[in-house]
Amino acid sequence: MTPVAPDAAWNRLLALAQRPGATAIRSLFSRDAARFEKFHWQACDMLLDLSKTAIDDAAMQALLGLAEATGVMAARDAMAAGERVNNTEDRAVLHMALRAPPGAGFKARRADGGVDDASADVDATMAAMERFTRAVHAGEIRSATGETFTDVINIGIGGSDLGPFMASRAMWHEGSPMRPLYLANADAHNWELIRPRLNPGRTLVLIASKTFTTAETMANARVVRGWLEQTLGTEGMRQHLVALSTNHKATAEFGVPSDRVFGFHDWVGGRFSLWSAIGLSIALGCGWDDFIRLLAGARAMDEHFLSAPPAANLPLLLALTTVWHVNGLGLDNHAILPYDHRLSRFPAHLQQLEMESLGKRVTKGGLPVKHLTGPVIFGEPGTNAQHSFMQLLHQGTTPVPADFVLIANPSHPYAGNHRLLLANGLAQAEALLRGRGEDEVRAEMTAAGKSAEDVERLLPHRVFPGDRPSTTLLLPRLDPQMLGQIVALYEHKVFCLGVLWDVDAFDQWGVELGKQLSTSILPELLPEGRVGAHDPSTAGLIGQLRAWQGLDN
Ligand SMILES: O=P(O)(O)OC[C@H]1O[C@H](O)[C@H](O)[C@@H](O)[C@@H]1O
Repeated sequence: MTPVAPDAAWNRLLALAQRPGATAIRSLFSRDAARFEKFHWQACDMLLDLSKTAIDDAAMQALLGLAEATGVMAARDAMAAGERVNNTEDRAVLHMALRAPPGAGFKARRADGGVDDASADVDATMAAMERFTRAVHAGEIRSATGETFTDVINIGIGGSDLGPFMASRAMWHEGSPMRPLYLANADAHNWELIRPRLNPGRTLVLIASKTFTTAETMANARVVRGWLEQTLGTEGMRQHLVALSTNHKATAEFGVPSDRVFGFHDWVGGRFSLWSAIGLSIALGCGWDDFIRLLAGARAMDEHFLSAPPAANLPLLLALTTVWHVNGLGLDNHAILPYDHRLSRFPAHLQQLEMESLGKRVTKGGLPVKHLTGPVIFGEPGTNAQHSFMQLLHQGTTPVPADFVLIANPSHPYAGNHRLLLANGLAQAEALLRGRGEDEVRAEMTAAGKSAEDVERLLPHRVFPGDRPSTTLLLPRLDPQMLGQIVALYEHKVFCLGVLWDVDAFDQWGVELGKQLSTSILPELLPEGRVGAHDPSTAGLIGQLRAWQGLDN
C-alpha cells in the first residue's frame, strides 16, 4: 500500500461511511456467506466477532489505511521503548512493564535523555509485595491484637479504586484468603455502610493513592485511621496501615511505616495501575498466585498487541470499529454488556479507562481536533441491562454500538442458569441485527387474533428497525488469566484510539478545574463562612444549602 497522509485516509474512510446503505448490516450477511468467517478473529484465548457491524471489506481496508497513515504501530513501539509518549505530562507510559516477566528489560526514557531500568524497579516492588502478601496469609504478619488479618479495605478513588475493585469482584471466590472491601466515595455514607462489617482487630487498611494528595482518599483515610486508633491506640493503628503510592514523603507524614509503603513510578497512569502496587488488595483478597495469573493474562495480550499484524491485531481492530462508529456513522455512545456477574464492575472500569483517556478536544499539538473523539461509555451486566436500558438500543432514535462479553463455561454448577444467560446475550445481539419488520409483526398479531384495527394501531410500536451494530467477545471461561487478557485488550484499544485521534490518552487535565473550585467553595460551607463570588446559580444553591443547614448568611 502506498503511504497516504492522515487527512487523505480520513477522507477516504468518511466517504465510505457516507455511501448509501452504509449502515445496512443484514445485507452484508446476505451478500457474503463467509462474512462471519472473515470478520471474526481468534487470538490469545478469545474470539472477537465484528461481523455484526456495517464494516465491509472496503471499510476495513480504509480503517487499516488510517491506522497506517496515523502511525499506530510505530507509536506502539515508541510506548514499549519507554519514550515519553504522554507528551502533556512529559512521561513515559509503561504499564506493560508491570506485567512483564522478571528481568524483562523495559526502560523508561528520562527528561534528560537518560534511561531508567523500569523492569528492575518493578521486580523489586513485586518481590516485596509477594513477601508481604504471603506473610499476611501465613499469619506471620498479624494485627495489633495478635489476630490474623481476615479483611482488607482499600481506600482509594478513580484508578486507585476502579481497577482493583473490578478485578477483585471478578476473581474472588469462597476459598479466597481474605475479604477485599473498597472505600472510594468522600461521602461518609459509604464508610457507614462498610464499617459495621469490619472488626478493627482483623482489618488491614490500604491507602491507595498515586499522589497521596487526593482529597477524598485522604479524608477517608483519616476517618478510618481514627477508627483504628480508637480501639488499637496509635502504635497499634500503625501496624494496620499500608500505603500504595509514589509519594513517600506524604505516606511517612501520614504515619505509615516505611516498610509498609509499596511504590510505583509516574510512568504508570492511574487508570492503568491495577497491575502495580495499587493492585495489592487484589493479591491480598484473591491470593498471590491468582494475582500473578492476572498479570500473565495481560502479558499474553501485550505480546499479541506487540507482534500481531494490524489486520489481525485485536486491540487495533476494536479501536478501528470505534472509529467507524464514532467518526464514520456519528454514533458517540457505546454500551459495555458483560454477560457475567463477576464482571459487574467492568463497565465502570472501562468508563474511566476510556472516557478519561479519550475525552479530549485538542490534539497532542494543542489544535482543535477535526473529528469526534471519545464516546460516552456506559454499561451493566447482562441480563440486568435488558430490563433497564436495552429498550433504547433496540428502538431508540439512534443506534448505540454495544460490546457483548460472553463466557462459555461458568465457575458455578447451575448449568440451567448459565444457558439462560448465554441464550439472552446471544439473542440481544441477534435482535439488534435482525430487527422485526412490519410483515412479520402483522402476521404474528393476526395469528394471535388481534383485530385489523389493533394490528395497524400497534404495528409501529412493535417494529424493530434492526441493522444495529454490536461486537461480541467470546471467552472459554473467566479466570484471572482471561480477565488480564480482556482488561489489557481494552487498554491497548484506548492507546490505539489516542493515536488515531491524535490526542494524549494519558493525561486528564479535565479533572482539575472542579478540584480547584471545590477548595474555594469548601470554606464557604463552614459555619462562619460566607457565600463568595460565583455565578448566580452556584451562589443561590450555596445560600439555600446554608439556610437548610441552619447557618446564618
Ligand atoms: O491515585 P490518586 O493520585 O489518588 O488519584 C486518583 C484519581 O484521581 C484523579 O483525579 C484522576 O482523575 C484519576 O486518574 C486518578 O486515578
